[in-house]
Amino acid sequence: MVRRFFFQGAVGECSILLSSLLLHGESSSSALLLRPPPRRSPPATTPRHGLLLRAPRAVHPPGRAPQRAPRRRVRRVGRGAFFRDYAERGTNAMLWAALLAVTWLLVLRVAALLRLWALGARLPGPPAFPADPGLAAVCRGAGYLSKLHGSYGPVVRLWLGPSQLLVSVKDSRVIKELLTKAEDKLPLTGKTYNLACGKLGLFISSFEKVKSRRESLKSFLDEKLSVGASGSSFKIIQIILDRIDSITARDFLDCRSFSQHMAFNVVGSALFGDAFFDWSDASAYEELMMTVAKDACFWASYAVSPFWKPDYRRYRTLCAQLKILTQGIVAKSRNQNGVLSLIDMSSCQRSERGIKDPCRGVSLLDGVISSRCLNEAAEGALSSEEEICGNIIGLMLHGISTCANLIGNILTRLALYANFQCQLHSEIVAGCHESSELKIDDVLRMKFLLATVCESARLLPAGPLLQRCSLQQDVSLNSSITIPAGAILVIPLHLVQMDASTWGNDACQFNPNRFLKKDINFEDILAAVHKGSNGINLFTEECDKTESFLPFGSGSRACVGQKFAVLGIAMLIASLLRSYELWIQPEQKQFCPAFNNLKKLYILCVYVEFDLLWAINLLEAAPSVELLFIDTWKHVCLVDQMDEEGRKGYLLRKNTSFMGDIRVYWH
Ligand code: HEM
Repeated sequence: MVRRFFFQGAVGECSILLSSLLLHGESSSSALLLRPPPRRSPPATTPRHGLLLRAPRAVHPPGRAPQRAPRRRVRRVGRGAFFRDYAERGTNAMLWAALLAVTWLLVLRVAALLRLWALGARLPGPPAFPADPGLAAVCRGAGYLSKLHGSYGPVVRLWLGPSQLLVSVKDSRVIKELLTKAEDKLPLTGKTYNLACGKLGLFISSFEKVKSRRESLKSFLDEKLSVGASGSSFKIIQIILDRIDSITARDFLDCRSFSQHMAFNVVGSALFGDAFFDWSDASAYEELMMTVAKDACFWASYAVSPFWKPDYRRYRTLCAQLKILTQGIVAKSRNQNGVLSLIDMSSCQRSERGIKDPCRGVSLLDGVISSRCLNEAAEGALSSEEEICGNIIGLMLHGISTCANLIGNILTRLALYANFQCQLHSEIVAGCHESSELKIDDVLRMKFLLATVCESARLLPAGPLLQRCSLQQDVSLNSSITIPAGAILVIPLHLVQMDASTWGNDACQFNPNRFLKKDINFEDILAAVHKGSNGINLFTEECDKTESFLPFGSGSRACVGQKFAVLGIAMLIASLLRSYELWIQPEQKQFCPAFNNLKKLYILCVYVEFDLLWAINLLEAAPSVELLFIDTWKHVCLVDQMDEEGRKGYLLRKNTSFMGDIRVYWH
C-alpha cells in the first residue's frame, strides 16, 4: 500500500518537474531549484555568469569619477561572492543529478510496470483489478484458487493490485520447471526471518545470497545422518521417551505441545550436539522461540516497522532475548562439543576436517560454521557471528514448526485410523529386536512407516502455498508461458497433493498403502538415501505422482533438511510405537491384539490447518474428534486461547487485508 502510494506520489512529482523542464527550458526549470534572488543593481554592473574570481564592480553615479575601493575590502567581497556562487551552482548541480536519478528510477519502474501489465494480460485469469480478494483470501482457501483453476485452467493469474501479480500453477508438469527456474523467495519471507532472527544467510529472498550456505548445509546434514545413525543425534529421542510418563502426568497428552517439544528436541540436539542435553535454559528457549515464531509474520507485514507500538517494541525485546539465549547455547556447544573449540576461525581446512570425522560428536552448528568458512574461501567475505546466530535461529524456527506439524499429524492420523496403527506396530516389532537400539537402517527397512510419513505429509503440507518469485528475470516455461519478473508465484499444495485425477477418488483420505504399490526394496531405498535423496520419491509409482508430491518443495530452493526430517521423524514414531499405543479417547475399544503389552497414550488430536472451510468439513466428518487449529503459515497467527466464557479455543488472526478474526473452539 505504502509502496503504491509512494509510486503515485513520485510519478506526479516527477511529471511536474519533467514538464517544466520540457516546456520552459533551462531557465524556468532551474527556478524550481535553488536559484539566487534577482539582484536589484543594474545587470551591466553585476555579472550573472561572470568570471569566478572577479570582484563585483562598484556602482557610481554618472559624471563622478569612480572611487577606488580599498584593496582589502574588494578582495573580501570578491571571495564571498565567489563562494556563494560556487555553493549555489554546486547545490543546483547536485539537485539536478538527484532529479535525473529519481526520474530515471521512476522511468524504469513505469517501464517494469507496463511490462508486468502486458505480460500478465497474456496469462489466463479473471479480468484485471476486480474487487481485490487480498492475499490472505487467496492463502486461506484452496477453495478460492480451486474455483479459479476450474474456470481458467492449470495456470491462472490474479491481480492483487496494480503492481502485484499472483500466478498460481497447478499442473504438475509445469510445477517442476517453475520451481527450478524461479529461484527467489518472496521479499516478505526474507523480511519475516530477518525480523525474528536478525541478519541471516538462509531463508532470505535472493537465491544468489543463500546458494552457497544451502549447499554446505545440505552436505553437512546428509553426512550428519549417517553419523547420527549410531549415536548422538537421535539419542534425544530416547531421552524424551524416557520422560513421556512425566509429560503424560495428566490423563491425556496434548498432541500439539508434545509434537512441538519433540520437534524442538530433535532439531535442537542436531544443531547443538551433546551440549543441548543438559542445557538448563532449554524450556525457556523453547517457549520464547514459539512466541517469537507466532507473531513474526504479523509484524513483518507492516511496510514500515511500527516502532511506536508498545506491542511491537515488546516483540523486539523478545527477539533480543532469543538472540542472547542462542549465543549462550552456541558458546556452550562450542566449548562442550570439542570440535568447535578446535576451530580457529581463520582456518577453514581445520574445521572441514573436524566435520568430516564421524567419530566426533559433531553438531549441525559445525555445519553452519563450516559454511561460513567455505564462504570465506569462496567469496572472501566473512560472515559475522551475528549471521551464524541468525542462521541458527532461522533453522530452529523453520525446523521446529515444520517437524511439529508433521509429527502431530502422524500421531493424530494413527490414533484415528486404528487399523493402520496396528499394521505399523507389527512392522516395527518385526523390524527391530526387543532390546536393541533402533538404527537408521532399521527404519529404512520399515516401508509402511516411511509410507505413513509420506501420506501424512501429503495430506497436511507445512503451508498451504509453496511460494516463489523471480526477482530479476522473467520465467519462460516450455509451454510457451512467460511469467514476468517480480510476480508472486504460488503452488497450491492442497490442490496438487489432493488432486483426484492424480491420486484417485480417495485423494482426501489417509491411506499410506497408496505409497506402497511399487515393489521397492530396502537396497533401493538405502542407495537413494546415500545418494542424498530422502528415499520417499521411490514410493510413488507414476511420474505424475512424484511431481505432485511436494511437501518439501522442489528445485533450486527445495528443503535441504528433508532427508534429516523424514528419517528423524520416522525414527521418533518407531521408537514411540514400540512402547505405546495411541488412543483418541479413553472409551475407545481396544482394537489390536498386538497392543496387549503396551502402555496407552491418550492423545488430544491436532490438525494443523489453514483452510477454515476444510477444517470445518473435518469437524463435521469426525464430530467425536477434538480439533484445534493452529497455523504456522505466514498469514495467520495463533494469538489467544480462551474466550470470555472460558471456552478453550484459538483465535486465528489474519494480518493486513483480512477483515476480522475467526474463532474456532474445541467441541
Ligand atoms: C517435516 C519437516 C520439514 C518440512 C515439511 C520442510 C519443508 C520445507 C519447505 C516446503 C521448504 C521450501 C521449499 C521450496 O520452496 O521449494 C523448505 C526449505 C528449507 N528447509 Fe525445510 N522442512 C522441514 C524440515 C527442515 C529441517 C529439519 C531443516 C534443517 C534443520 C530444514 C531446512 C530448510 C532449509 C535450509 C530450507 C531452504 C531455505 C532456502 O532455500 O531459503 N527443513 N523446507
